[in-house]
Amino acid sequence: MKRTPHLLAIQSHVVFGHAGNSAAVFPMQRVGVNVWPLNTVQFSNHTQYGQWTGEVLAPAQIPALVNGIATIGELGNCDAVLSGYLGSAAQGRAILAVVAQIKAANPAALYLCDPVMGHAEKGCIVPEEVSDFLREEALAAADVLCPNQLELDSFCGRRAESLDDCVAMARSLLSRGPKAVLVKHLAYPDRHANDFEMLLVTAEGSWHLRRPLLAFPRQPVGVGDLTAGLFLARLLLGDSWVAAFEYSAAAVHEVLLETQACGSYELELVRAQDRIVHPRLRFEAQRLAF
Ligand SMILES: Nc1ncnc2c1ncn2[C@@H]1O[C@H](COP(=O)(O)OP(=O)(O)O)[C@@H](O)[C@H]1O
Ligand SMILES: Cc1ncc(COP(=O)(O)O)c(C=O)c1O
Ligand SMILES: [Mg+2]
Repeated sequence: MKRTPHLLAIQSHVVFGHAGNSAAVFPMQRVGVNVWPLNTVQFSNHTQYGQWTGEVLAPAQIPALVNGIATIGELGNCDAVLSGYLGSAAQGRAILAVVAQIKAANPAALYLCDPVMGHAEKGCIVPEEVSDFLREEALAAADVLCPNQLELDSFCGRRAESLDDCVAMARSLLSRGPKAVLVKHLAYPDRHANDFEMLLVTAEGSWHLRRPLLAFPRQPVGVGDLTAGLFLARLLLGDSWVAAFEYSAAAVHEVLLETQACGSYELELVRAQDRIVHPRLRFEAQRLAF
């Protein structure tokens, strides 16, 4: 019997609604991965409501919790670490130490970094020091990086001018650490108005994917967290880079269709759970020549 993969997921938890681990853990479990959620913050709700209560986890808790797992002899069973929304740069440094510890216990373990940098206009609030940490320290340690456009621009120190330029920028990151860069949402000048575009760049090539852009009165939050989590889950289950890319786009689209149909602001993960596992549509990734 094939072994079930184990994944340590270090990101935010919200009591109400879906962002961070609260968007990704259930879907990752539903597709067949054992998830070890470690919550960087516990907030009442995501920050795009403009107000929230709750606390940031003390950074020392990150090694403390992982050492607890090492003590019971389970750390070598960890196949991957995912990091997302961070409450402080110190938490980020603690995560990089944990990644090194896990790779020592299991050299095949992967580290996927979703570099959540925040977006003041959208109300995604992340401390500024976290962005510096992601640019200066996390990039070099990541095996897989999943930025959105704003984050890709921030890593490269400039705005993308075209699709070719996005590819060149993502490709430039490959020489700085990651083996694969998944841009979860492309936003460059003169792009198609009706499409939601994504990009995957690895040493083997570049792939571009379009799915329909859906209209929402308020953009749902947690979509990036869901995308990164499902992409990593499927990699661990044995998918190729491109298969995991196509799958994550299709599964996230199913969740967004359900969310739109319900007129909900929060992702309808529970209602969409069967279609997360078996998406009805397939969006084929097109290989780019450059
Ligand atoms: N098919 C879609 N149609 C419309 N909006 C979408 C679609 N897929 C994702 N979105 C929205 O696009 C945005 C992507 O956000 P972005 O900042 O680029 O990445 P992230 O989700 O990592 O923050 C989110 O607001 C999400 O709700
Ligand atoms: C607590 C928390 N976690 C995670 C996120 C990231 O969500 P997304 O997947 O939309 O990037 C946000 C965004 O506002 C947030 O407030
Ligand atoms: Mg994000």
